[in-house]
Amino acid sequence: MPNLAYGSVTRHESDAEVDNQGSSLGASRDLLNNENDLDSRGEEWDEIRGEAKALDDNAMSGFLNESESKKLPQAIIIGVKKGGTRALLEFLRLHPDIRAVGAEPHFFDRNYDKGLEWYRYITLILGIYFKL
Ligand SMILES: Nc1ncnc2c1ncn2[C@@H]1O[C@H](COP(=O)(O)OS(=O)(=O)O)[C@@H](OP(=O)(O)O)[C@H]1O
Repeated sequence: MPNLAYGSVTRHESDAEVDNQGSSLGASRDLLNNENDLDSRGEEWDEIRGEAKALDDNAMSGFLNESESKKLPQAIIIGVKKGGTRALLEFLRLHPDIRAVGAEPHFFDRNYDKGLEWYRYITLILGIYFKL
């Protein structure tokens, strides 16, 4: 089974603003940073989605107005189990211009049926992006 980790690339006027949004998403991050599977978390996903909708419009407007492509990951790490993908991700994460997911979303192997919208939300909510 492939082991997936991903990040996406986007540009923000104010990275601090985005970082601040992270605090309001702490619960979501904590949930996903547990490294638990996301595929059996229907109710929690609904909560996460609710949080995203409740976010302040002004704070998020720049990000939400990004093109569709920028909401998607622009880099993904794919590897077999125990292939060292986590180590690669952690090394990449050290770079100041790279933001990467905490938990592996397993979109392609477990959550594909949740669709692209789910993938975009996960990307958005976790602030998973590479600053370029
Ligand atoms: N550079 C390098 N050389 C040799 N071995 C390495 C390297 N980087 C990571 N590792 C080992 O890879 C194992 C973790 O792989 P993954 O990150 O793919 O793990 S997982 O499948 O997501 O659980 C894990 O092995 P185990 O400790 O046996 O679990 C890591 O120790």
